[in-house]
Amino acid sequence: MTHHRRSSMTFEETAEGYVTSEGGLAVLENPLLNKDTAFSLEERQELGLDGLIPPVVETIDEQVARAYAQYLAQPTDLQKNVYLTGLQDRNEVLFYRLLSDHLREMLPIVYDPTVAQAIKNYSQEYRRPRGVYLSIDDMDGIEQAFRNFGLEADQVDLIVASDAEEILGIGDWGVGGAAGIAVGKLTVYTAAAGIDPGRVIPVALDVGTDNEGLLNDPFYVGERHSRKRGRRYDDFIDAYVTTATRLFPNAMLHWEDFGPSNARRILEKYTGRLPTFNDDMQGTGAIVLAAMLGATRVTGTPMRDQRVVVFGAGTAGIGIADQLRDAMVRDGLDPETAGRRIWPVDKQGLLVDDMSDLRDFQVPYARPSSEVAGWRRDEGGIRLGEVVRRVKPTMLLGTSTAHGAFTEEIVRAMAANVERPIIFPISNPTDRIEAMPQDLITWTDGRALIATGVPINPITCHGVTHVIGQANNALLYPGLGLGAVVSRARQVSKGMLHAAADAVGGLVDVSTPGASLLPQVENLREVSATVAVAVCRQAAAENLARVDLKDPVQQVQDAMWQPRYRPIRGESG
Ligand SMILES: NC(=O)C1=CN([C@@H]2O[C@H](COP(=O)(O)OP(=O)(O)OC[C@H]3O[C@@H](n4cnc5c(N)ncnc54)[C@H](O)[C@@H]3O)[C@@H](O)[C@H]2O)C=CC1
Ligand SMILES: CC(=O)C(=O)O
Ligand SMILES: [Mg+2]
Repeated sequence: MTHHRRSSMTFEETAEGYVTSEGGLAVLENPLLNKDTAFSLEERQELGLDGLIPPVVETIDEQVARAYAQYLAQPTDLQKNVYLTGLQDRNEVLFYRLLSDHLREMLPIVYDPTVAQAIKNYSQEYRRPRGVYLSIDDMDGIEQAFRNFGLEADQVDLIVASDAEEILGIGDWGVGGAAGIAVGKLTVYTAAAGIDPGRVIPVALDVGTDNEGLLNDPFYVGERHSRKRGRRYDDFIDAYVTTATRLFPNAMLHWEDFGPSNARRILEKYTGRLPTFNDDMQGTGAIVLAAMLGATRVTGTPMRDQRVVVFGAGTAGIGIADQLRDAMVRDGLDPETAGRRIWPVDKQGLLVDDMSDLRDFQVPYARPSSEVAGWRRDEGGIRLGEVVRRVKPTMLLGTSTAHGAFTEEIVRAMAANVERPIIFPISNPTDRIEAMPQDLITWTDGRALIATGVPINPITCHGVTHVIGQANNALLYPGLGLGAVVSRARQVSKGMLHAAADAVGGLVDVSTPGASLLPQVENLREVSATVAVAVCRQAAAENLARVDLKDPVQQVQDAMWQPRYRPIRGESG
């Protein structure tokens, strides 16, 4: 029996449904219990709801039909997002049923790319809080904040935290970014992998913001000071981790959208000590690797022979480089040689080992200055066009936020040297993408193998319909998280990430011309369950699982929360 205390009311979960000690408006106001017009007459009587709901008793299908009509009546994507957030706050089962019935249509509204607009407008559209808000100005309040949320030690599977320094590709969005992305990522966890929405906590780590627009916005709801760094920042992160793991010993900690100076540092500090992962580095790395594996099956060129240019050598770019390098090592190269098949390009141009401004995580991939002595330099650096002409890459990856950086000239130069150029402009949201797939198809005469971070409609060229796979970590992290939760993994290991990438890759059939390199979003539940089973098996193989995994397929299936109403009884009933 699981015991939930949320929204200052108590309810317990039994095999038959929920039992609650409270009634009346408190039941209607709890989004995990509320069924609104779907409460049966018996439930209404028992829970003290008579007269509080219109007389009709509706099925969830009838409720979904109304909610969908209301959704369609919203004039803009942002208003659709606001509408769905309101529904999520009123009735979570109905929200997730609507979302799962219209996943392809609504995922871009609750998640990437519209979540970026919602985050920019967080303080304007603010209606009610969700999750736990921790402030660097109140470190002593961390424990109380978690306690106030009302969940007990064994009731939390997963915590998503962000400090919002690098939200998607839109930069620093303060408390709205942190809360908005943590909630958005958790929504995908539930929709995609059936993570129980009553057993998670979104955490906004408010360390201030350097966004002048927010600091000077009278509506801004966060701490109104610059972003704090250094010792105080590290102490705050440590206080969060220490408190969260002490209060919720089973919870996995997911890190989202931290800045490049913190993301890897934080991950390296806590990896190995607790179940934790950074989605931008590891989730993204694994989904790109999965798409890459699909592409290598089309081209017939093995991983170890790829030449990869990574444009945007930040958190995601180097996170992906790590996974591609590891995959080349698994394919027979030694680590040194594998690393040498990756060329990182950032604002300074190609990263070269004699540069004084390299970030520590870029250093292993910086090219020897001797290699590039004769290469053309512009504005002091070796630009992407020159790198493409010299390297003749098989793969070009975009994680730069630089919209339009993959120009016609650069793409044509790449396509002149390789039969099927693999081009993944995965920066989000859409106005940050390095090139639009339609252009890539045109410039390469339909030869490019493409995956993007945002959803893109299929493109037809010379009679072939190209289905563009969405290389967004949303296709991977929900299953990874579910696998870690089901296995109660002590850590999220490299092996588990590889298993996740292989599992996604294994779901794709690239034999038809134009086939997607990744599974379709409609199949997210199947994808996530498959990933979760693979992750469970790998956790068991590495002795990282804390539960006995006799039948991971069934254990994963049993763990997946479904959006359907459960009977609710009063405690005395
Ligand atoms: N599809 C997916 O699943 C994911 C996509 N991303 C996207 O990747 C992009 C980068 O995200 P993060 O790595 O977290 O940010 P980041 O800030 O850590 O990295 C961005 C890097 O690009 C560089 N850069 C910026 N402008 C550039 C330019 N004009 N030319 C060359 N380099 C430039 C920056 O100096 C930085 O090193 C974002 O748009 C984000 O949405 C990130 C994670 C997952
Ligand atoms: C998808 C994601 O995590 C990002 O763009 O940051
Ligand atoms: Mg992210």
